[in-house]
Formats: sequence, C-alpha cells, structure tokens
Amino acid sequence: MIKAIITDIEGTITRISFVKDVLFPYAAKHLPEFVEKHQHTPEVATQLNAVKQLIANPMASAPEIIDALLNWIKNDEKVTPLKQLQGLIWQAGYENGDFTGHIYPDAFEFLSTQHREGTPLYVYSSGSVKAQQLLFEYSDYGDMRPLFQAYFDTKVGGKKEPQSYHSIVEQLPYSAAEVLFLSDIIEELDAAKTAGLATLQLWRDGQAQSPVHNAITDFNQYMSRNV
Ligand SMILES: CSCCC(=O)C(=O)COP(=O)(O)O
Ligand SMILES: [Mg+2]
Repeated sequence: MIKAIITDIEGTITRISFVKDVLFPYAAKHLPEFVEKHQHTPEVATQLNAVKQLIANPMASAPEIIDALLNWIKNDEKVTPLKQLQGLIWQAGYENGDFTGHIYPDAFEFLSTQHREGTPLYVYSSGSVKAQQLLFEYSDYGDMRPLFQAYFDTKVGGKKEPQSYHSIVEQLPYSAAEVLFLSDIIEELDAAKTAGLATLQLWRDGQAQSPVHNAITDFNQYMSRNV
C-alpha cells in the first residue's frame, strides 16, 4: 500500500518548456555577471571550486568556469554545482516577478488532494533544493511549499542511480515499497524500481514509454482510476 509520494518536477508536475525556454535562458543570461560579482562569497566559491574539479582544471579562471557552466546549461547537464548556482540566479527572477513557477493544473489539484487526504509528499529533482523551493514559493498557484514534507536534489546522488532512492528512503519513515515515485523519465523510474519503490510515469510531452512502469497522461487519470 502506498503511504507516501516522491515527485519529480520537470516533465511531471511542471511543463518542460518552462524549464528549457524560461529558466535555463534566464540562468544563461545572468550567469556571467552573477559569477563575476559573487565569486568570492563562500556559497558561490564552493560551487566554483566544484566546477574546477569537474573540468579537471584547478587553476581555471572565472571566464573558463563560466564557459563550462554555459556549456552544461546548453546540454542540460544535471551537474550539481551548476544546479546549485542556477537556484541562486533564479531567485532574483522570481523575486522581481520576471516569471512564476509553472505547475500543471491537474498536478496542483492532485498534490493538494493528496496533501489534504494525509499522504506525505516529497520532492526529488535535479534542480537544487533552493530552486525547488523557489518554484513552489512563487508558483502559478501561490506558495505551495506547505504541501511538501522534504526536498531532495542531486546531493543525494543522480536520479538514474538506484542508490539515490535508497538514500532518500532511509531518511523517510516508510519502506521503499510504500513509496510511489513519479517521473517522466524511464531511466529515473527504472532506478527507483530497482531500489524497490513503486513507480508511475507521466507522459506529457511525448516522452519515451516503457512497459515496465504504469503510466498516465495527467493526474486526472490517477484520481479517476487510482492507477
Ligand atoms: C527545480 S526547478 C529547475 C528544474 C531543473 O533545473 C531541472 O534540471 C529539472 O530536473 P527534474 O529532475 O525536475 O526533471
Ligand atoms: Mg523530470
């Protein structure tokens, strides 16, 4: 029996184009100035050092680091220091009202209903915990943060690694089989299933399909059929 739900964000409860066409270009546009301005603050310096390690260039200059980060944005690399920096950069965009966090209407209805009915909700996204909380704080539906018990990002590991799901479940008061993981990406669902979680795929934007996981096109299907 499912006692808790962990949801992905992009492609599952948020439109992919909001991330790719709004958030990523905003981060790319503001990243050079952000890095130049904040490179010596401890929070940013830690991430820049992590970039230097990943590109195997401990002496990398600010422009070289910026180039690496912009390349990762272009290729949608789920690299932890990039994701941490993006969260910091998006903060200004949300606070200035440049955009609000997109949430599908059926996802808002589903999450609100599950929360009201007492099912604990968790988030696991490649976006940093800060980025997740900003998206929910400034969502199309107002501040959704009270719906969620806890947030996880790639600091627990990559979303295609079964170990990441083991690590998350270890932090929850449920067994793996009591937890449902929602995602649009087969490899993430495969990893969660290997770790013993129940899985459900969202097919919203023509994502690849798999016979291994139950699938729905939106949450109205879940609520009417309880898939
Ligand atoms: C948390 S909002 C930003 C989304 C993002 O940066 C991202 O990489 C989305 O990954 P997800 O794991 O939510 O599909
Ligand atoms: Mg996703």
